[in-house]
Amino acid sequence: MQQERCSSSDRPLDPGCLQARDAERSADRPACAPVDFPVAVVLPAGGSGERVGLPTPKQFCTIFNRPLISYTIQAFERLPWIGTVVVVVSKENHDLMLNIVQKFNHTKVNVVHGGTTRHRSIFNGLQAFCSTSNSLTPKPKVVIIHDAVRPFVEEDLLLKITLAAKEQGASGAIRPLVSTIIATSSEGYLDHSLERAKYRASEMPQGFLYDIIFQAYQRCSEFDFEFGSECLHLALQYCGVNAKLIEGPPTLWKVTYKRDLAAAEAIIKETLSRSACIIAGAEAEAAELAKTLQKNLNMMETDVIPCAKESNAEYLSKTQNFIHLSTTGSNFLGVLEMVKHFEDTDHTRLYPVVIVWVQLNMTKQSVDSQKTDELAAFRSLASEVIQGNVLLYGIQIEHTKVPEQWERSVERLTQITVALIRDRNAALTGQLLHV
Ligand SMILES: Nc1ccn([C@@H]2O[C@H](COP(=O)(O)OP(=O)(O)OP(=O)(O)O)[C@@H](O)[C@H]2O)c(=O)n1
Ligand SMILES: O=C(CO)[C@H](O)[C@H](O)COP(=O)(O)O
Repeated sequence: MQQERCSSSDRPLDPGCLQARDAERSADRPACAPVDFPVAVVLPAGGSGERVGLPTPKQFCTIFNRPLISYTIQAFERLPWIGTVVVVVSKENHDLMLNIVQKFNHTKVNVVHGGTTRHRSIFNGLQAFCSTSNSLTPKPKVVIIHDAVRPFVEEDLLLKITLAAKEQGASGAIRPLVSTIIATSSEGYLDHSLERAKYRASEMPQGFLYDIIFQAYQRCSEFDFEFGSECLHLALQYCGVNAKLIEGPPTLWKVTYKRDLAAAEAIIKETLSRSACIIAGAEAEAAELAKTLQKNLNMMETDVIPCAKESNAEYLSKTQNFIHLSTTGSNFLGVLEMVKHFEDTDHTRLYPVVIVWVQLNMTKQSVDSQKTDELAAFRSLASEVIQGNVLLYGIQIEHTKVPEQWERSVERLTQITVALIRDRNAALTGQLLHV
């Protein structure tokens, strides 16, 4: 079947196009001018998430024990050219936000209080830069405004938005419309419909010369503050600035309904399972198995290394997934060594690490009591390391010299390993599976 090409027409893109498009982008990324002026960010996070319908506001809902807002902050904080990130939260969530900042070691964040509407919260965020007494929030040249509940924003787009804002005064991300926009009469009948190809959905991030957007908010009406939903409109209406519009990827969407939280989790899982490191151990049979596994795991980027020693730190830091091979009789020393390395390097602070411990059984079945002891020790280790954000799973595979049987076993081992890495299911840690 021929693969559909991604296009930038008015039609919505298939989410499947995303990876191909991203790869294209980074391959021929435009040589952007460096950002040599101060850039800051305002993340409005003062809403209550009524449409999600959960007791916790959506920005504080967790994915892998980490609140959504922390993912969004990280998307900005990792960029060296971005200075302060002002996070706007309601008064009652102030302490919760400070705890998140501390727990996930966010170093660029300044927390301020929000207002009763999104526009009021954003204006409060912008005012944080007016305080001459706060050296943490110097006035930027360009300010990026981005909803706290849009966690997937890439550097490419942020650069384009920032540079266009500096040039033009305002810029914003857009997407093709999924549905046609229609106007209804007061009696609930169709009045007229808009020509879909002419319109776009306005998304975030948006960028502004700080002075422009600040002035627009100073001039705008109570009606705008109460009912407005578009910062670009304020820049146009109150400062006469026509924003430059830039098409963004489908992952820019805003978490609005409960199902969006599940979609966000799926994207994070997919991203986390793109690579793995296989630790082969010293035995020849394990090294052979490592090679076959690497071949089978062709949808992932994999490295094979002999052991998890410090000299292999570069490989260990590249991924969140590890397949640790060992042969009968060996204990979990290698696994412990890795966990220690992760603790020392803070590797598990933002995302959980998966370790699939694969024990290659070379001998005849061990006696039942031995197996029970081993399982108990493995479970206890798994429940210990999960505290440090390490998900430990075990698979035992019986070695056989019968080629077809061995092939089938390794195929099964691959499938289970991929499923464990993709699902990152905390409830399955400490299980010792058999193939
Ligand atoms: N008074 C408000 C209202 C909204 N926001 C923020 O604006 C962003 C986008 O708004 P929206 O999706 O509407 O969030 P909520 O208002 O929380 O959701 P809902 O409308 O479903 O209640 C969110 O990050 C939200 O926290 C804010 O900072 N202050
Ligand atoms: O896309 C946006 C602005 O262009 C905003 O995210 C959107 O308008 C927020 O609106 P609401 O709070 O009603 O969901």
